Amino acid sequence: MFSLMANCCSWLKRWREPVRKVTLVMVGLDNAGKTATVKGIQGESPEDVAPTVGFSKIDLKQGRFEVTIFDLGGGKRIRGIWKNYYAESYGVIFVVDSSDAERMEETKETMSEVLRHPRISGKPILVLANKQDKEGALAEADVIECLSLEKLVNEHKCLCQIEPCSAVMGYGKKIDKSIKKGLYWLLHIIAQDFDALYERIQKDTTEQKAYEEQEKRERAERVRKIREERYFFLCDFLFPEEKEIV
Ligand SMILES: Nc1nc2c(ncn2[C@@H]2O[C@H](COP(=O)(O)OP(=O)(O)OP(=O)(O)O)[C@@H](O)[C@H]2O)c(=O)[nH]1
Ligand SMILES: [Mg+2]
Repeated sequence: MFSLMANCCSWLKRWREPVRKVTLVMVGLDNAGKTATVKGIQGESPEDVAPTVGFSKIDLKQGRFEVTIFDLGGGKRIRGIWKNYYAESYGVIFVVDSSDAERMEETKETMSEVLRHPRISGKPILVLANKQDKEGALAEADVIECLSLEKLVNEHKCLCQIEPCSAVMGYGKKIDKSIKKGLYWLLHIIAQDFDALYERIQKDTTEQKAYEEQEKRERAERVRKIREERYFFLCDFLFPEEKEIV
């Protein structure tokens, strides 16, 4: 009887919680398994994924959360676009290829760059130590050590959880439980600090939009000037005598 009442109370509590829209950014080196992971979360087979050129946007419902995940391409030349998604993100999912010990230093530098960004510092981060199914994959403790994870997250005041997992182990309901657990942790940490994060995101996105608008105006002005110069150059060339009269 008591447990029935407790269940009713917790259901009522959850029912009264507002639906929250949360945007997350998913980053990590190329080949880490980001796209395979989001496909699994979406209920699609993670097999046959191709490298992401640019980004893909995934919308899903997770309990009382409407989640948008930006799965960003991890190739060295694409990483420059990551910062464009930081302002609107409530948290980070950083995917690591645990089987690639040779790229741990690059992973560490990349993660450090992400966490030190002023639009990310202080936001929660879920680290997925992926590809645990592969022989020789680094265990959770080794990944923590290789990335100096504790130092890194403390330095940038980011709450962090690491989950060793495999994105190809299953998908949909059969997805690796660690991925589910990690996502659940991230969303609940965000919910706990939702108002402060929401305010920060409003401020950062407004600033970013203003900056982008300014950039657009400056670009248009540069194009206008080039066209004008070309036009006068052409006039000088076609009607040199008119110039002399003036
Ligand atoms: N064995 C194993 N292979 C995986 C796992 N996750 C991803 N892969 C494979 O790793 C390769 C890269 O996976 P992607 O999901 O495309 O990697 P990504 O991080 O999205 O890469 P970019 O889009 O280039 O940034 C693919 O061949 C996947 O099938 C895993 O957990 N275990
Ligand atoms: Mg990808």
